[in-house]
Order: sequence, then structure tokens, then C-alpha cells
Amino acid sequence: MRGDATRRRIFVFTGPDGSGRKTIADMAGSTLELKKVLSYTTRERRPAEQEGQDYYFVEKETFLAAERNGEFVESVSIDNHQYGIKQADIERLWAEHGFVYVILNPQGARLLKQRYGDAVVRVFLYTDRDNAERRQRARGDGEALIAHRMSHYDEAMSYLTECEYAFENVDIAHTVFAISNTLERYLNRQLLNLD
Ligand SMILES: Nc1ncnc2c1ncn2[C@@H]1O[C@H](COP(=O)(O)OP(=O)(O)OP(=O)(O)O)[C@@H](O)[C@H]1O
Ligand SMILES: Nc1nc2c(ncn2[C@@H]2O[C@H](COP(=O)(O)O)[C@@H](O)[C@H]2O)c(=O)[nH]1
Repeated sequence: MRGDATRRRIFVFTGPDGSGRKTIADMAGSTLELKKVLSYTTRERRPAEQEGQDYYFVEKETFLAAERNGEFVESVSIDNHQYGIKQADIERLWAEHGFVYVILNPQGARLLKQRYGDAVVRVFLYTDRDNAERRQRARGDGEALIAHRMSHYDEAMSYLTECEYAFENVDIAHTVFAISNTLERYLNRQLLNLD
């Protein structure tokens, strides 16, 4: 059975802003056929984003009611917006698919690890400050927002040593290949355990 405790893993992609977490997580997730656990957020949807594919976009009142109801396994406030992952979503996808992934900031990654222990495998992605800034600028982010995010760069980087794996994301294809190889071994190990 795919969802039993020995086959459940949640791969958490984390790291500083601009390191390429979303890009790499979605490519590695697709390569390894992992299911994505979507976050709920109160921030506005960006033009390129789709409801139910990038996030579940909800009103603040809806988010807070779910939070009071204990539905989130972790929730954080970033730049006055709420973000969170629901326990029911993780457990449903575990039951259906076994191997899932999420994209979280280091604070959320830490909370998820506390909650699910060995089922959580954290993949820390990083790049140097110049690259992180350049990438945000290249996608059109404003200077004030970039400066604000970069003020958290050192704090986010300090989480690297707590994570199970860390990869410098220089070349996208190379990074996805290295991560997929690493996590593939995880999936195979689980398959062998069942034999
Ligand atoms: N190795 C890479 N080389 C060049 N550009 C990259 C690389 N990885 C990602 N990018 C680009 O950098 C930008 C930021 O990537 P992404 O959105 O995946 O980062 P993130 O860590 O999720 O950051 P944020 O939370 O700020 O969105 C995107 O435009 C993406 O296409
Ligand atoms: N702890 C959590 N962090 C989350 C969640 N969903 C996204 N994120 C992180 O938020 C920031 C901003 O994301 P953006 O899409 O608004 O640019 C980024 O660091 C994400 O990784 C969540 O549910 N919990």
C-alpha cells in the first residue's frame, strides 16, 4: 500500500529567496513523479499563477478560521501575508501517492520537521547573494522588494546545516539532475523495503 508509514516521505525544498526553490522543486518533482502539496495563501495571485496549481488563494478570514480550527500543520506570516499547509492535504496525498513535496521557507521547514520527523527530507537550495539578487531583478521584481528579501539572506542561509541535503543551484539542468539522483535512491530504498 503506497500510503503506509514505511513509504511516506515529504521532500521539503527550502532556502533563501531567489535561490530557485520553486523552479527546481517543480522540475525535480515532475522528474520523480512526486505530488505537490499546495500551500494556502492570503496574498494576491500573480498574473502567471493558477489557483489550485501554484497555491490555493484564500481570503484572510478563511485562512484564520482554518488556523483556529487547527487545520494547518504549519503556518507562517511573510510580509503581512499568511501561508500554510494543511495536515489533511499532506495525509490525503500520502495515502494516494506516498511521495510528495512542498516548497517552504526555513521557518516552515523547521516546523514540518518537528511534526513529522524522519518522514521529512529537507533539500536546501542556495546560490550566492549576487545571483539571488540578479535572478529576482531579471524576473522583474522591484528594487525595494529585492532589498527587503535580501535582508533575510544570511538568516535563511544559516538553516543549510540543519537540512538533510544542500545543493548549490548554478545550472538548472545540473541541479535537477543531482537532486533527482539523490532522491531517486530514497524512493528505490523504499521499494526494496517492500520486497
Ligand atoms: N540555476 C538558475 N540559473 C538562472 N536562473 C535561475 C536558476 N534557477 C532559477 N532561476 C530563475 O530565478 C528566478 C527565481 O527562481 P524561483 O522563483 O524558482 O526562486 P525561489 O527560490 O522560489 O524564490 P522566490 O520565493 O523569491 O520566488 C526565476 O526567474 C527562475 O527562472
Ligand atoms: N512556511 C511556509 N512558507 C511558504 C508556504 N508557501 C510558500 N512559502 C514560502 O513563502 C515565500 C514567499 O512565496 P511567494 O510565492 O509569495 O513568493 C517563499 O519563501 C515560499 O517558499 C507555506 O505554506 N509555508
